[in-house]
Formats: sequence, C-alpha cells, structure tokens
Amino acid sequence: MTPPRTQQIPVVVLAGFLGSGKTTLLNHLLHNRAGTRIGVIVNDFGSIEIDAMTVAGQVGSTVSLGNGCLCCAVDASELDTFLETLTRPSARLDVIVIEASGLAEPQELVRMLLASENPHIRYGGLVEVIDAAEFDGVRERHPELDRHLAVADLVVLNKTDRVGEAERERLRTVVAELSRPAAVIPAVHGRIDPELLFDPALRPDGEEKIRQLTFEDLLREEAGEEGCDGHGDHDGHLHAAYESVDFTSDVPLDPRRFIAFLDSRPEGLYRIKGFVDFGAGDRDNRYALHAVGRFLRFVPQPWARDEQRLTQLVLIGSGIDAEALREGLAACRAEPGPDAPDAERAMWGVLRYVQQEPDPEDVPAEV
Ligand SMILES: Nc1nc2c(ncn2[C@@H]2O[C@H](COP(=O)(O)OP(=O)(O)OP(=O)(O)O)[C@@H](O)[C@H]2O)c(=O)[nH]1
Repeated sequence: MTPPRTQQIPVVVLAGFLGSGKTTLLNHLLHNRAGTRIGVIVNDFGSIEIDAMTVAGQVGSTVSLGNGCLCCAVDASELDTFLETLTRPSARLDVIVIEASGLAEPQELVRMLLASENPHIRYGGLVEVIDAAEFDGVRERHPELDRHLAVADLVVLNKTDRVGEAERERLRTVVAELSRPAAVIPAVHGRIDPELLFDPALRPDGEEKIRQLTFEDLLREEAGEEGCDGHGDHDGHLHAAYESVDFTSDVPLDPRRFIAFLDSRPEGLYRIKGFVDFGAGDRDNRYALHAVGRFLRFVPQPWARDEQRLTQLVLIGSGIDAEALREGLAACRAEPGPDAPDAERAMWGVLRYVQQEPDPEDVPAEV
C-alpha cells in the first residue's frame, strides 16, 4: 500500500523573455522526466494558447491559465484553484512547473506562490531562461531584466549553439554577476539535467537562495511597485509595452505571400509563433512557425487525423500596427479554386527556413 502523501509538491516557475526557449526546455523536461510526474501550468500571452498547444499531449495535467500575463489575468485565488487541482492526491504529481508568459514579471508569480495558502505546495524556485544570442539586445531594451536575474534561483543560458565559445564564456560571466549566487547553466535546446529543477537541494546554492527570497523580501523589493491588482505600477511591467495580435484562418495561406509578409515584417514585431496551413503546398503537414527577432524557422509537423486545418498565429511586438498586421495576414490567404499547378514550387521560400523537429538526443544543427 502506498503511504499517504504528506510531502509538499515543489512549484517551479519557468520564466524568460519572449522566445528564450521556455517551452523547449519544458518539453525537454517532459521527455526526460525519468518517472517523475510533472504537472504543467502554461501562462501564454495572446489569446490563442500556442504554448499550451505546443506542450499539449505530452502530459496529462496541463492547465492553461488563459489570456495574458498571469500577474494581471489571474488573481491569486485563480492560481490557487489550478494548484488545488494539480495537488489532489489522485494527480500523484511530484513537481509542478509554471511556464510564465515571456512578458510576465516573475516576481509577481513568485509572490503569488509564496502567498498561497495551499498546504500541499512549496515554492520550488525561479528558473530564468536566457537567449544567449539575443541577451545584450534584450537587456538594452529592457534593463528590468537585471532585476529578474537578481531573483532567479537557476539561470539557463540557452541557445549557446548560436554564439561562439568566447562569447558564451563572456555571457556566462556577465549573467553570473547579475544573478549571483544562482547557478548559470549553459544549454542548447534547454537540455539541462532535470534534477537541477526537481530537487532544489541538489543544485548549487539552491536552498540558500530560496531561503533568501521570502515574501517579505519581495514586498520590500517591490516597494512602490505594488503589482497588478489595479493599484500598482502596471506600466512598469514588460508586457505593458507590448501588444499581441492573434490571427486565425480556416483558409490556407499562400506560401509566397506569407513569406513576403514575413520578409517585410516591421522592426517592432519581436515574436511570431503558431501553426500555418499551406494547403496544397503540403497537404500532410502543418508548419510550426517560430520567429524571434530576425530569426525565423518552420518545423513541419504531420496533421493529426481529424484535426481541423487551421492557421493560428500570435504576433507580439511593441509599437506595432495591429490592424495593418491583421490585414497583411488576411491578404496572405490563398485564392479559392483549384490547386495551382506549381503549388509545391511555391513552398520553396518556406523550405529555406525549414528545420526538422530536433531529436532531443541529437546534437542540433547550426542555425
Ligand atoms: N538554435 C537554437 N534554437 C533554440 C534553442 N532553444 C530553443 N530554440 C528555438 O527558439 C524558438 C523559441 O523557443 P520557445 O521554446 O518557443 O521559446 P519560449 O521562451 O517558450 O517563447 P515565448 O512563448 O514566446 O515566450 C524555437 O524555434 C525553438 O526551437 C537553442 O538552444 N538553440
């Protein structure tokens, strides 16, 4: 007979700027959990829950928190409801991971967890994921990232395949300085040892840092910036400066038009993610799209049987003209009528950006 559960389940917050690799890391954990039962709460930005769809099917207990930044869209009682569901003995979870929206303020999430009255959970630490190739630029635009690093318990310096060895070491030193005493782990495709997250006692300085980050510390740190309960300085949060645009179409997109749209995307459009149906261009696959800054990638994924063929995209940026983007996307819809004879040739522009889904065990190709 299994003994009754008395242990508290650690709740780990996974944070990091847009496109840094949070979902990738989460998927790595789900693939390499070695029997550990992981509950996932995804907090996506944009009303189409792309991240929830990306991790969906990989874990039985995925709960999406719905639209927007967690600190605004969900109050503590709502978060508690999700946590209550996931901490039921029948869920038999060993750890819960909350993937924060790339625009959420991690301190808000941590504050909510520390304030939670759920007796079955304990705060499991804040993991901050960094895109090595974008770090300097993001930091320049968002100096508040230094503050996020300062409260992290573990920093994953991700995408080190996109920078040289010397640059990786430079970044490691800079990040370590900002996040001291948290450990900084360089990674490619978020492949870190899951034990770094699941057993905080095992990670360098972990316990000490968790003790440091008390509710009172956070309150003190946030003095003058009350949070998102309607009384605070909401404008100071990263997401206040960003806007998201959703686009859904049940008409396939014309590949040439869509590539032309992507090639001329405005500077402020920092992130695009979702799935594209190219219709006759490829009847077998939908194309997962990831754009971060000027980086662009498509990953073909077979359509599931009976899956509704839709294009679903979320575009996130600052100073973007939402209406113009929606119109631009609408103009990418393929003309009705019989398939064009050169439908496959029209895909060449897309194929330039195609990369197969990386096998977690493979060394990734250079991008
Ligand atoms: N080259 C390279 N690409 C990576 C690595 N990790 C993730 N990516 C790619 O970066 C893109 C963004 O990764 P995601 O995991 O979706 O990032 P995210 O932080 O969840 O993004 P948001 O949901 O927008 O906040 C995807 O195309 C990933 O395949 C890496 O280590 N190296």
